[in-house]
Amino acid sequence: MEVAEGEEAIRRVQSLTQSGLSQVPPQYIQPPQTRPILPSHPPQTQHIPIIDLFGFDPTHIQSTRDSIARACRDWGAFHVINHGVPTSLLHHIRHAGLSFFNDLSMPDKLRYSCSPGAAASEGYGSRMLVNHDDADQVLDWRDYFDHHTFPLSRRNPNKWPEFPSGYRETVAKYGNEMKNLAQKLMALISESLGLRPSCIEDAAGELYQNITISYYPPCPQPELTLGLQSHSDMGFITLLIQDQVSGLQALKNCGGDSESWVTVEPLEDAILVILGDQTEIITNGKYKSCVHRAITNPDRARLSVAAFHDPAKTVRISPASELIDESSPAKYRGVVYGDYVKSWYTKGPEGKRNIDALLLES
Ligand SMILES: O=C(O)CCC(=O)C(=O)O
Ligand SMILES: [Fe+2]
Repeated sequence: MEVAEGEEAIRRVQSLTQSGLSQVPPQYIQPPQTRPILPSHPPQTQHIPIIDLFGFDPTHIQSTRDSIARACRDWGAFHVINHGVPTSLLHHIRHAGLSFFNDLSMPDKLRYSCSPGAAASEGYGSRMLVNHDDADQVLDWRDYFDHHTFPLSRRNPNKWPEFPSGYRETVAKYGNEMKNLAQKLMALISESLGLRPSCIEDAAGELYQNITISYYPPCPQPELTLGLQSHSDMGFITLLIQDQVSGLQALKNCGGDSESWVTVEPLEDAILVILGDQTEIITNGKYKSCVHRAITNPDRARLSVAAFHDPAKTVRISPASELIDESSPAKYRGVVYGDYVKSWYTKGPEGKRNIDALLLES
């Protein structure tokens, strides 16, 4: 399909910043209630937990499970170290992504444009939601490249950039490693609640994986914008790495009196695990998905790589029967995952509105 280059180029945030503007266009200005309060110094006192996986050494597994249970209950997100993924691969994928955004011309990048009207369509894009005509929709200060990596029947590296060299091989390898790690973590998360290790993965039907490389150009007015609006991820778990530029924030105590945004400082070679809404449903709310957002800064572009692990669109996700009894009734209605995704992309995430819509009266 031919790309209407002039029109498309305007929609890429990077092309806006390259034109040297000093004020953000009105579509990117957040309403006062969602504008970020930029982190001030001295540094914050709360930090996302760091869990040492000891390369999945069986002698440490019980204490690892306990730490995971605590982190899932308190945060819905945690860093893992000694995760077994070669650190060279983490460097290679960040380098490949950065090189695509920085070294290719805009027309070359636009050859990979995702289709504008479809949700989570593969390729180069800027808009997360599908209702393009909604004049009230505030846009994110972000461009991205989304890759479909699992099941293998969805994987077509010809749709991915050819430059820099090795890009396609790196994404494929990265997808494989992340799937492997996600499976081990989903097993530990299941076991940490006394469920059989395959409980979450079995519920997936077939495990789907998308890899999204996000690029946040420097923003002249970070106090008015968000790189990515507040949301929780839709699926089971997201594995995320970032570069050295901070910007990711997690909402601690979501909905409570002490609710606050905590910056997830980049931690060299660690991988951030973020629980998604389907994990909250399966665990009947024992573990909560983590609401997070990205803020911008005026000086440096920021890059992150997210590997999303989701159920098949056709499966129905509901609370695990093992976690339900008379004293602990089901909190969520079951939902066909495809319907959940559709609603998310049309209505928008707005914090937790999509999962809240499934809450049963207690
Ligand atoms: O860029 C980040 O750090 C966050 C990305 C993210 O939350 C997402 O793509 O869902
Ligand atoms: Fe996210």
